[in-house]
Amino acid sequence: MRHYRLFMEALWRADRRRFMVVAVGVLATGLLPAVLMVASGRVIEAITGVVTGDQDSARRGLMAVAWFVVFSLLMAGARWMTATAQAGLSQRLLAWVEDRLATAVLGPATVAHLEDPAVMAEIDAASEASRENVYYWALRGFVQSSTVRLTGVVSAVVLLALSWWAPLLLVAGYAGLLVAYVRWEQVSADDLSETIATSRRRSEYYRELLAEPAAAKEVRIFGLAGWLDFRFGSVWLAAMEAVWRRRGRVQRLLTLGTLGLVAVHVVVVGGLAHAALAGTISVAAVAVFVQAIAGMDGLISAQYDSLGVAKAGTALARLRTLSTRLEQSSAAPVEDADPGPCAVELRDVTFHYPGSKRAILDHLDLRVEPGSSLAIVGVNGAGKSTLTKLLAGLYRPDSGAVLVDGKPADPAGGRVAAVFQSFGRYELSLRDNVTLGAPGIDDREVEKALGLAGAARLGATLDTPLAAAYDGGTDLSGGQWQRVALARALVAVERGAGLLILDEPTASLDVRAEIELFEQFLEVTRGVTTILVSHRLSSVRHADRIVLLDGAHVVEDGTHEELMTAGGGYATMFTLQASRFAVGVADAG
Ligand SMILES: Nc1ncnc2c1ncn2[C@@H]1O[C@H](COP(=O)(O)OP(=O)(O)OP(=O)(O)O)[C@@H](O)[C@H]1O
Repeated sequence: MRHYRLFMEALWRADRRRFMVVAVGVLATGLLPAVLMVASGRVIEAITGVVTGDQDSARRGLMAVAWFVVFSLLMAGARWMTATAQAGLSQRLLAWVEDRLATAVLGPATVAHLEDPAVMAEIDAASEASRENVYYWALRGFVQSSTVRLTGVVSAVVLLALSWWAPLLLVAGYAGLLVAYVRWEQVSADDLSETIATSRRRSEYYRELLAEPAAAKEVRIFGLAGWLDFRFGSVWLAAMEAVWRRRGRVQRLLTLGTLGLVAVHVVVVGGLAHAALAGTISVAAVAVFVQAIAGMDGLISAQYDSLGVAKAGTALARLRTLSTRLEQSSAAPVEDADPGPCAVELRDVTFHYPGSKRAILDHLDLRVEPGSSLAIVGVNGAGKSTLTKLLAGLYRPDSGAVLVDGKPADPAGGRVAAVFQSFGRYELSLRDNVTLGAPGIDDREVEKALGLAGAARLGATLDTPLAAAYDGGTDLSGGQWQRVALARALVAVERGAGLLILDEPTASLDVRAEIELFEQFLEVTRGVTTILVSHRLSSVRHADRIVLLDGAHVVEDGTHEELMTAGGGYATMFTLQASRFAVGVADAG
């Protein structure tokens, strides 16, 4: 019942007007068959009268035929009206669901929820329901099942004219089978249930790795196809086996229910035949009652259709849980920020990733003066990227505060521009890939930013789609993509971002290109608070200040010269890199 309630509520909210039209259509198409049954009885009665020579029967027969035609036309009209409104309503429902899902997922300012397995399971279940057209089938099923169910009820009323026990017996038979079907529905809805959602998501991931281009190269080189196929199959089977076992049990119950229903039909039809042979009811009445017995089948055949409603209801329930869960962490409205470079401060910040016990940052204090540049260095996994994501407001600290201009860091505040390690490679035009950083800028500004980022000669016009799969599209090399991402960050800075975060922004560039780029970049970004993460210490040395991150703490802090003089970890790393580079150059020579 909860599924029905949720489904009705969603339909109502998606499109009230069409919902009402469908409801009226269902009422009409569900009730009219009973009227047609009675009208057909009248026609047969008149025909029998004509055969037996009753003079008045022909006139009554004509009237009955006229009524029959009128009701049949009404029925056809109601069907047409329902089908048309239903098509529109199912589209509106899908749009409403998608909208709710997008609102829920985009609500929180941070991205931590996208790494929470429980949230991801809910997002997946809701998206899968849309992909599999669950809502379309549910509405179709709902309309059909409500119509035939209504016909079933009015048929039972018609059958009361035969005897009080005939409809009661049939209702009892249908009720028995209904119980079995309801159990069946519940078991089928388990396909989407929380218990197996995680395993399904995992198996889906293996399937994607097998089928999608992203992993295609490594799948071939490492010969992973067989292994992935096996993992996909075994995870999926493990998830589904429990569901199949439950289905097996319910199938036995269904068989029992079906046999019971056959038995009550034998009794009722036997009773009808007995009355007809005994002459206690007319041929016309037999015809009406036979139709009524068949019409009562709607009480159970409807169950096949309402399976879809159960699935949609489950998906809607999960969508509701998701919305409630994410509402609690939704972003506060963005306030107007002051222009100019940002002051950045981490105050006693401790941070763990969701579900992990390891503190990536542990009671960390750090202050960056407005307009200055800070480089963060450290070994792999030291927490440099994590620190930048906290500064961007994409994660919230477990304790302490990350403040940008004295307010908690907020990615939606319009003050942060960033090039992260996993920056976006959008399958859009070159222009769009840049203007996403500052919507509304003109082509001159786009070209200027591309020039500054060293991306003036990509072999693409501003209109070229950056994806080979599109007409006239092209793909870029890793370094070229990085330059486009830099151009995007640059336009955001031009448009007022006061904090620029660059996490390995030049990792894919060759050494010469990197040096050239940094020279230009530092010029352009002068006056903007810049946080730079890089393993290339030759680039880092130009920053106003450098911190070395190790063991969740800042262990060294100063200018390049100060850190070199101190002779600590930074100096060792720098000397090592410089000597390696010298050896590399000598070898090349
Ligand atoms: N989304 C995540 N969920 C859980 N743990 C994570 C996540 N991202 C990073 N980590 C862990 O946090 C630690 C710090 O990662 P981070 O990416 O900040 O390091 P880093 O210093 O930037 O490393 P690198 O130099 O390799 O880029 C790593 O041990 C990593 O395993």
